[in-house]
Amino acid sequence: MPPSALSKLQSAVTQVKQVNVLKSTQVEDSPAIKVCVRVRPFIKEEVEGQRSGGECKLCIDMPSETQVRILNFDDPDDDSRAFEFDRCYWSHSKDHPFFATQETLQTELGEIMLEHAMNGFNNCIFAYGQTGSGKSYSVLGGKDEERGLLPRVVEGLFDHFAKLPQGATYKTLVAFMEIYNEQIRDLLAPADSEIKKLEVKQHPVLGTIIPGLTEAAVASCEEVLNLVDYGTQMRHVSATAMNATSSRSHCIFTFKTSLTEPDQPSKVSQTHLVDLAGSERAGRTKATGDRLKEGAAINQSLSTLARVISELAKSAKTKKKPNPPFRESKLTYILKESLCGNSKTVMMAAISPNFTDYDETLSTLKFSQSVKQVQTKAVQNAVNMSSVEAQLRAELNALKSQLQAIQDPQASDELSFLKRRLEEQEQLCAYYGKDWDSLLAEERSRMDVRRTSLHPSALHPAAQLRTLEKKKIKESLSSDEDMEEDDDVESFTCSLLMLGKPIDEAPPEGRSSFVAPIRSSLAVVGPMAQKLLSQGQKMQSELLNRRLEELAAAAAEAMGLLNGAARSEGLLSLKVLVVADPRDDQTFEAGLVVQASAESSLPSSWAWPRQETGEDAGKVQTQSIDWCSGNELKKRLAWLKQNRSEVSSKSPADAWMISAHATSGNQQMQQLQRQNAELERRLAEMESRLKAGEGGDSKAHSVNKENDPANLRQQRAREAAKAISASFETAIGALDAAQVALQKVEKR
Ligand SMILES: Nc1ncnc2c1ncn2[C@@H]1O[C@H](COP(=O)(O)OP(=O)(O)OP(=O)(O)O)[C@@H](O)[C@H]1O
Repeated sequence: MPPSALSKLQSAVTQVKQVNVLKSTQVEDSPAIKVCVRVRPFIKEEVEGQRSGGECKLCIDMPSETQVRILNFDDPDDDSRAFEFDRCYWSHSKDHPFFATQETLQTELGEIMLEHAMNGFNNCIFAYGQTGSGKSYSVLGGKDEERGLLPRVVEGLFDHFAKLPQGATYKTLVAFMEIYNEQIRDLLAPADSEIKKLEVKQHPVLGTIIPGLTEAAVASCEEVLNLVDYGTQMRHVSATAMNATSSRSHCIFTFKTSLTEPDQPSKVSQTHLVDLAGSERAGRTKATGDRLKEGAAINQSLSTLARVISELAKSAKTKKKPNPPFRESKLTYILKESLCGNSKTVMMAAISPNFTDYDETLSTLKFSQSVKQVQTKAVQNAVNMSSVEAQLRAELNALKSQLQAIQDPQASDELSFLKRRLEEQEQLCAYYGKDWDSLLAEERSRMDVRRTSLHPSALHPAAQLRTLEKKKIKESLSSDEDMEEDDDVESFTCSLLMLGKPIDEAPPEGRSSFVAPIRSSLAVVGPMAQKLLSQGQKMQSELLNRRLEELAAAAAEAMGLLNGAARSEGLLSLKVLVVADPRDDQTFEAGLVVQASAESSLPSSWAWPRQETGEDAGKVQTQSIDWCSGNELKKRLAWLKQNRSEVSSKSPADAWMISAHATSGNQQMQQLQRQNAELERRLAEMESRLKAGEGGDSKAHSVNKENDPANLRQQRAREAAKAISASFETAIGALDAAQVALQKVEKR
């Protein structure tokens, strides 16, 4: 940017800053980052040997609530090392005097964070440690008593709001993002929305911002927890899509609150809860020197965090102005304020108790020690909210006049820079200009979009695999229209539906599962699904129950059509049910399938389980004749509605199977069948014309064979017939290939 424009821009920014009403009414005395350590119990994987070869040797000791020691069994000369921290939490065994539960953390850390937030102080807690050391357990936790800090703090927040005096108002915005390989991903964006490239920016009025990141307006604890659920699932989505695992991405949950009590300026605050990627990747230990490079490549953020901390710690000792490389990674840029600016910050170092993790634990403790020296400058944020909007508008106007002032046609870089800023600024103004109720309403409708936008194929690798397989088959059939992708949606939908509702049909005798040999309806629901249920996937089960209701209505309509009064033969019943295999604890696939049963025997290649009528053949029996997916049911219903006359004389079961054949299979095959019929018709026509030609022109034929027009016509007709016959053969070949491919699909 040319210096003239730069200086104009700077002066505009300064003007804006001059009207900045952010006041520091209370400044804390350079509080250092508070560092806590938590040691987890031995976990199943350690006890069973997957994680540590079965070796469980406790190498951590906690002589006091502020001291932790690590023991080196390999080197008797290496004295045990002791570290002093602000607080040490022993969660390894319940019989220890300093045993700490999730509740302990909430009382000692969560409630203090809440108090800070309510008083207008920014907060941050970040969990640091190697993979599997207990970071997510502390931040997110599990169910009920195992709930981590995040849900507990959110609950506390809304409890606090409920107790506010009359006339007080509050507003809360939440954001949830993850960073993997230096890409920021918005975990609250609807799953099918366009993926935006998110960048961290410094704004003269608002400080650190990420334009485009969803900041959801929320009014209740439940709304926040739904968003956390959604974001957590999106994290799995991105983990699959990006080939990452949660231990290699950082997850940042942020809530901003604004609390206004009568006749007082609003107290605004921002709280970050951060679950960092597994620190072993940063490879800062001597023992893992080679991993240093890998760590930097895989997780630039974490290695930059280490350098930032080291620089800040050094400057705390030397009292020299630090120059930490905040901008070198997204994580440190986002957390800049939390690491050395306006924030009360806590680091939670999670450590493994096991000697096999000695190196990583020692490294975590050393790093935590250096963090203890870092100081922040927490300031109480008392703000006049309407003036924030005014400042934003002033900034917008300043930018507009900057833009108008650029006359130089060569200054295209400068122009595009200012235009981009202007655009962002306009968005910010529009956002901050909105009233709270419309923000809340917008957010609620976005929540509905989120509910329906979770694409299951992205949620589970097994489902993804199926999609890939389908894609391959699709390619082999070279058809664009065939095999709708939403089959996956359905099978996923069903699996979770299963969570909310018991299977309403017992498996056939001698089997512990149903297996429906129809495409895309094979369904398995294992303990993994049960586990999801226990974790309370409320949002999905609502969605899934809706899907069940929708399909049950379609089944009722189809039955009404098929079992109409005019029919005399056995009635057909359609039942929507979940097919499950409770034995399988690995696979997590499921299907909501429609079972068709008829009152008379009907041999069908589609029928399963095939039940022979045997001795009772004379009696009216209900027999399962067909299974199909919910999507197939809908297609068949639509077909039946349009083709009533075609099936009016058939039995309900026959009519059902006709609709099945009419709508099933791939469209390419149907197209080929249509082409074949057309070719057959044309071939027959040609043959009859040929015959007619041969008879009628026989006289002329003998007179002048070569030039006779009738002879020429015949000749051309023969050639055409040959060509048609050849293409007919090709079509038959293609039809065969398509049938083979279809059979493969059906087998799957
Ligand atoms: N304090 C604790 N009490 C009981 N179980 C714990 C505790 N801390 C961790 N665990 C268990 O240890 C296992 C690993 O914990 P967690 O997933 O939180 O590790 P992590 O550090 O977040 O791992 P990653 O970096 O891979 O995400 C989990 O099964 C968790 O339930």
